[in-house]
Amino acid sequence: MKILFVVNPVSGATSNDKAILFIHEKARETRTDFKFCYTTGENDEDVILTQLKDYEPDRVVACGGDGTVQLVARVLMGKNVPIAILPLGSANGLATALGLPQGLEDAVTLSMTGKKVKPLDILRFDNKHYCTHLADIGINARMVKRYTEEGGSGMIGYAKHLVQSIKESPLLKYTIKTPERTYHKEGYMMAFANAHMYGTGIHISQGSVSDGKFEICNVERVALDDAIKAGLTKFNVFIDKNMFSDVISCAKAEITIDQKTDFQIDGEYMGQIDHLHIDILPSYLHIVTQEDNRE
Ligand SMILES: Nc1ncnc2c1ncn2[C@@H]1O[C@H](COP(=O)(O)OP(=O)(O)OP(=O)(O)O)[C@@H](O)[C@H]1O
Repeated sequence: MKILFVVNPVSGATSNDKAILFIHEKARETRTDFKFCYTTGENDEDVILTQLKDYEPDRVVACGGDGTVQLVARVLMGKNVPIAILPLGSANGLATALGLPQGLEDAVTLSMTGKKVKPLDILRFDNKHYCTHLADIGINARMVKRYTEEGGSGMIGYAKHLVQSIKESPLLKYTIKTPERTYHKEGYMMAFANAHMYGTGIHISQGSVSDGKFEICNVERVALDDAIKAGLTKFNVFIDKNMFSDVISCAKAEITIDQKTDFQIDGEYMGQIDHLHIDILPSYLHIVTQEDNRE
């Protein structure tokens, strides 16, 4: 077995040294051939692609947050090499939704030796942007923008960005066209979900990452006080279970918004948009999960 580890050295709040140590130990124990490829934030896709061709790994482990998972997923799409996740990010949305182990040692072991591989759908925006976990427009995307531009940490940083994002996010009017019907809705944010929950554990829908569908979830109202009280992780504005009660499940949709609004994919800020074409690429990738995965 040959494993390529794609490591984002700046992901998460703490150092990745312990994870690297576990990988060395596990590789020695299981006599696994492995190689590290560190991301730089620039040109990473090409570098990984070259590694794939030269090293020919049997699997690639994305070591980082959702941004790193998405990067590796983009490179592996349509290829016969499975992806595994070693969640080292600050949110780890897809890993959480898949119920991957939280403990570092267990997570390293599964990523290297896990045998069960399940299909993973990929969400595609405007035929060019890909998403493994979740994208959204409105309040949360505004938060991602603020964090990207201004940084911040802890409860004070979180509360500041949250309050500002809510203040700065106007009521949006959207038209959602699916092959089945057209909807007219209003809200402060809308999520496009491949998985069934946010990385914070907030449940969105009954959807699964391998059902060939995605969910469009409209948030009509935001309870600011509750959001601040509940906010322990930086992107957790979603505390009210009923916030995600307005859900459309589909395989394709066209969204038109009455004004330009912030847009983020898998925690990466994408700029402002007022129109989106979304479709799903069913089972486009294979992902390593636990034997008893029931996501
Ligand atoms: N060496 C590097 N230096 C600076 N930025 C990097 C480097 N490698 C990757 N990046 C950037 O890191 C981002 C992806 O981060 P990732 O999602 O893996 O971690 P995170 O933000 O801590 O976790 P999460 O998305 O779960 O909150 C991308 O924007 C990418 O360009």
